[in-house]
Amino acid sequence: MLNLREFEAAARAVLDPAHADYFAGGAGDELTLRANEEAFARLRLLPRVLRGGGKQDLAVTLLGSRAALPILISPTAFHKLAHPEGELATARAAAAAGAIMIASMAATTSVGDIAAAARTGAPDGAPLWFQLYIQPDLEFTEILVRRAEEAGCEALVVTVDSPARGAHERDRRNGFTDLPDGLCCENLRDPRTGRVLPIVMSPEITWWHVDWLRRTTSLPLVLKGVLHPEDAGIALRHGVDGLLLSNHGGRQLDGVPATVELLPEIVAAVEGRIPVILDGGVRRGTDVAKALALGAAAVGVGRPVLWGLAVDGERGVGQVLELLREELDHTLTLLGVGGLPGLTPGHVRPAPAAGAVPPGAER
Ligand SMILES: Cc1cc2nc3c(=O)[nH]c(=O)nc-3n(C[C@H](O)[C@H](O)[C@H](O)COP(=O)(O)O)c2cc1C
Ligand SMILES: O=C(O)C(=O)c1ccccc1
Repeated sequence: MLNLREFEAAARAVLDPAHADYFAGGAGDELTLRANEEAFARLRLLPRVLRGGGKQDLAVTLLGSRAALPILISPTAFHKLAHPEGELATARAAAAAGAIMIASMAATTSVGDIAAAARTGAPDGAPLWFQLYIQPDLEFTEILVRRAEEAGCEALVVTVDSPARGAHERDRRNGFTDLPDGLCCENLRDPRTGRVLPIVMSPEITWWHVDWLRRTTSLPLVLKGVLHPEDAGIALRHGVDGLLLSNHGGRQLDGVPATVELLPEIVAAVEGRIPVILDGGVRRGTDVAKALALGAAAVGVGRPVLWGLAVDGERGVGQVLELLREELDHTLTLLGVGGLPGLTPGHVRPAPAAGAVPPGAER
């Protein structure tokens, strides 16, 4: 497999078509889904020459978590739909690569078991973060937080773009509504009753709940899904430790901008006080370089990990991460940049609008 595109095609070939559509799909007309990748394609890279350099160091520390590369595994639900080993395979591959994995609250494996698998992938521990939808039942939300803490998770990623579930027409067309028998969201098991609760996406969640969470845990808090620069400012005032700039891979509100289009404004709004991580449409090492040049501290990948998992379990996820790492390394070398801190906004510029005539060429 030469690149992530080939993984995408190979994954579709092995997956149940309804599951392939569940992974691939976006909300509504899928405008935002397409926009994420298109926006990367509209950015050009501008290299510097004759600057020397050597081996690239791709390591980053994010909120105290040390990673070997600036590429995180964004949280995605239901890894056992892609491969029988599910999140365990993903966690082992992430740990072996030194990548931070964000375990989804909607995982088909408990966060404790995911953490144990991450330890087998890297004995001295690989960083695991936990993604949370704040549940209106705060007692249950606190149970989830304690489980993530006890598993050794190093940060909580609170998804705030889901006051309601996104409308995925592919799923409705395919009649995909529930997990097959034998699979469930293990993190949603309620110790008070022994039952698995449904995930509630509630429009009643507010900044008050973020304050409550801030008081409830000492883990770093990352808000996932802030898109408006004013909300980035509000997040700072509520003591949030990081932002994951995301439109949920085009699966929530259709019609919102591509994340990389919003990146400069969000980076400006946080004034360097907290790291901004970006996800959505990252498919190449050049995409990673573009996002980092525009001020992202790191990027996340969602679907590509599911493609790797579907194609070849732990090995497939490992190959997806290795392709991205190798491409990023090569891109930095060709850009004449000696390391991640050398990437600057000057390395990126917009492509001319379609049909534009270059200056001096008009007649
Ligand atoms: C199949 C699927 C399931 C997802 N599940 C979750 C989830 O449980 N929690 C969450 O915060 N985001 C979820 N996301 C969004 C991802 O975290 C991420 O924002 C998105 O996939 C990034 O875009 P990319 O797939 O283009 O890399 C999901 C995305 C996909 C494709
Ligand atoms: O499909 C999704 O995008 C998603 O975020 C999700 C959340 C909870 C359960 C299943 C999927």
